[in-house]
This record gives sequence, structure tokens and C-alpha cells, in this order.
Amino acid sequence: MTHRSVPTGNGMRQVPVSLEAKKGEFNEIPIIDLAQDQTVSAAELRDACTRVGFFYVKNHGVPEDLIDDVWKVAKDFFALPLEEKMEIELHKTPNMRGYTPMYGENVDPSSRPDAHEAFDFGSDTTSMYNMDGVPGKNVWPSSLPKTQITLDDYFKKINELGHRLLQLFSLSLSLPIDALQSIANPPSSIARILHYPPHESEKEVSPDQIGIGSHTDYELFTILLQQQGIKALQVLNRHGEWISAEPIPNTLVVNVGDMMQRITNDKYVSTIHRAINQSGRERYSSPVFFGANYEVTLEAGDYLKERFEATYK
Ligand SMILES: O=C(O)CCC(=O)C(=O)O
Ligand SMILES: [Fe+2]
Repeated sequence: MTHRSVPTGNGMRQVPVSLEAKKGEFNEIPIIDLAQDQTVSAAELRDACTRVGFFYVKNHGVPEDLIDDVWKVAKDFFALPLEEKMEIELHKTPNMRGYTPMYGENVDPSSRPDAHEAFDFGSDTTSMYNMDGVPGKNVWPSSLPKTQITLDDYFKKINELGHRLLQLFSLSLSLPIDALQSIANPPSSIARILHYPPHESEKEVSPDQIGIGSHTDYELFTILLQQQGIKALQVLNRHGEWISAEPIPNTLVVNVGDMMQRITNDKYVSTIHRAINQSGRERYSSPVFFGANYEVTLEAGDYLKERFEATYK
């Protein structure tokens, strides 16, 4: 088998099974400087989202000391005894917040469960929503009060960046700057911290047992913080090759999600990616999935229907 079928929010896609990723080609994933003129950034974003679906942002405004605190909190949390983490296990909450143990997830159902553990959190302000389900209270580890303080602050700052990026997405589609804000007012974002332990043996790393299997993200876009110095994230390019999206100092990674692909009628690609920690060291990362409001019906706008091929009616 050289390829496997992967389900995404917009249908089945094919990915190569091989663990190899092209080296030294991460520059294929563009870097956008958010300090430059917005119209320049918007043009670069349009190019990145049509060709790659992934880009790095620099001058993103998320303070370095907050990022350091996120890593401290992540290390302390995942180092807790398993029983303590299991007290706040995700399925014990009505709204999918909390802890997922190692191999507790399987994002690519055609392979074996993912070699990571995770902790999910989001907005704690239930009054922001008036429906049941995923919105609602977070759960926190009672023995580590710093977790909530740091991750609440981090969630707020990343969502502020999300709104700035949504403005750039609007401009990149030749729309007024605030045209897309109404679909994320407020955003239904979900965040996680992730821990990928080193594989104990080479044998453990196999095409069907990796850190996180091949998948696309569901939401509008994802903002990903990854620990510096450890290569793990890989992105499938248009030629069906895995490209290494290694960490670049002072940048965050942003990728288009299924919902953005849908509202842009496939113009912007929700790109398949995966993570394999072959570094021999512990790896931590933290994606924030910037989501459309749960009550908004997503459809391709008329402007897009005219301009691009209509896939989503
Ligand atoms: O840890 C990473 O680099 C990627 C995580 C990811 O793709 C996800 O959580 O959706
Ligand atoms: Fe992802």
C-alpha cells in the first residue's frame, strides 16, 4: 500500500503512507510578516492559501514570555500521575473539555491510534453561547492553579490574533476588511496542549503508528504553537509529497481548515498534515482551532460563487 484514504470535512482524500518528508524545503511554506502593510500581507496570504494552505506568521504579537509559560504549564500538566489526569478526562465532561490519554485518539481511522496525549480547553464564558453541546465550562487540574491562569490568557491572545487574521482573510478575498467578522462573533474556538513522547524504539514509529495521523482541521483556520528545535509537523503539498513544517524562531504556524475551504469554494485549501516525533525528545505543541460561531450557517458567499467554481451550493 503506498497511499491511504483519509476522511476530511470535505470528503475523502489520498495521502502517501511513507514516513519520509522532504528536507530543507520548508521555505515552500511562506512566512508572512504581520508588521508590514496589510494589503501586502493579504496578497501573500491569498497566495499561501491557494498554493499551500499553510503559512508561518512573524510579528504576531503573542508575547514570548507567555509562550514560555505555556510550555511550562504543558510540561507540568503532562507530568502529573495518570490517575490525576484521568479525573478530568474528556469524556467525563458534557462538552469535550479535558484530558485525552496516550493512544486515546485516532484522527486517521485507517491507521492505529495516535502517539500523543492532549488537554482541551476553550472559552469559559458559557453566556457567550446559548446552545448546549461543545460550549461550556473548562475543567482544570486542581493541583496546578497556574494552568488555568496561563491557558486562559493564551487563549485570549491567540483569539485576538485570530480576529486580525480573519481581517486579512477578508482582504485577501478582495472583501471589506470586516466582511468575515460576523461568522466568528464570537468565534467557537477550541484549543489544546499536546505532548508527543519520544518513541521508545524505532519499531514503534511505523506508517500507521505516529504522533498524529494524517488529517485536516475542521475549523476556519488553526494557529499552531510548536516547540522550537524539534521537527515533527509535516504538510502534504500539491504534488502529494510530505514537506517538513519545522519550527522557525519567532513564528507561529497557521493553516486553513475545512470551513474556510468550504466558504471559499475550494479556492483556499484545507491541507492534510500529520506529526511524527522522531527527535528522541519530548515534544509539546498547542493548536488553537479558530472556529466559526456555532450558530452561523456556513456557505460560500455570492461573491465567491461568482468568482470561483461552485463546489458548495
Ligand atoms: O502537533 C502538531 O504539530 C500538529 C497538531 C495538529 O495537527 C492538530 O492537533 O490538529
Ligand atoms: Fe491538525
